[in-house]
Amino acid sequence: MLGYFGPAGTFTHQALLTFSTDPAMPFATVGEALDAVREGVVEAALVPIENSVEGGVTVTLDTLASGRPLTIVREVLLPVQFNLCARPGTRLEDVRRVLTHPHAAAQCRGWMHEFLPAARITGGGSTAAAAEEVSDPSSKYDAAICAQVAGDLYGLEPVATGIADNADAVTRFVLASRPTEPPARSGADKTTLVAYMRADRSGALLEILEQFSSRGVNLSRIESRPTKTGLGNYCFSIDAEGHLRDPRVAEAMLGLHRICADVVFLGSYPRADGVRPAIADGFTDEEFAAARAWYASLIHPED
Ligand SMILES: O=C(O)C(=O)C[C@]1(C(=O)O)C=C[C@@H](O)C=C1
Repeated sequence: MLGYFGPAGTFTHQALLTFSTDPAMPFATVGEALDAVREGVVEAALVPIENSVEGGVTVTLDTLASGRPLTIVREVLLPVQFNLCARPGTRLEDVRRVLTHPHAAAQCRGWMHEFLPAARITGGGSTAAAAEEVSDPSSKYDAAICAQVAGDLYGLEPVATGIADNADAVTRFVLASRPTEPPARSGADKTTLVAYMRADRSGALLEILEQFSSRGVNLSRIESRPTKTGLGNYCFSIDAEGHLRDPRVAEAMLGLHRICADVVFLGSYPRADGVRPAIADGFTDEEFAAARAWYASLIHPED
């Protein structure tokens, strides 16, 4: 069974329904969903990782970067639109306290400032958990910022629709499973990894970037995250174009192992937008296999 950041009605749930309608298990936090994968409670879990307006979902980046390794096997892109939903009969001018997910609050900041400047916004578990909470007549919250489906599911009515400051926002979700063989190379793939920098090395970030640029591998995301071991200690969460079985990606990974304190491979999987890298690899299956074996012998030298 698959798990997801829930409850039912979250954007994550909608993203899950785009590829699976089998019964799935909701979790109240991203951390609980990923821990359930690590503990074998669910096979894999879908969690949000990146939003086109608000950037990285830090709890997801940090939970994937530390602890027992997980492998991303799929990504999903979902356009996100927000409504202000309340118990039936509530008018806009009655709304004083609003509950939602912090990412949703950030994406509706301008609208809230213009139309409900006096309202207090609280960031809670998820947009659907906010809708569920608001549906309780004794709740201290008057409204939730959530998806239309969450409002409908928990018996709320929209007080205002389409309240996002950017109508074209998209959130990216990843399906993380226990360590497994990456899905086969599709030709339009992405590789996610975390590189732990050597703190005492000058030009360390430049060297990390060079591993990719010198081999013509484009990066679609790079963000620094504190390693939580002390001020100034950072790692880089990176999405690179291509598959671990592409020789240029395998070589970039090998290069990273040589210069970084640690490298965590988090998976190679088909890109949801199907975009192929600008530089196509003209390598044979044998060359792919060799690149893969080379990388495998480096990260599992005993095998
Ligand atoms: O709360 C939800 O519904 C989620 O799925 C989480 C989440 C996020 O973390 O970014 C997903 C999409 C929206 O951008 C707002 C919230």
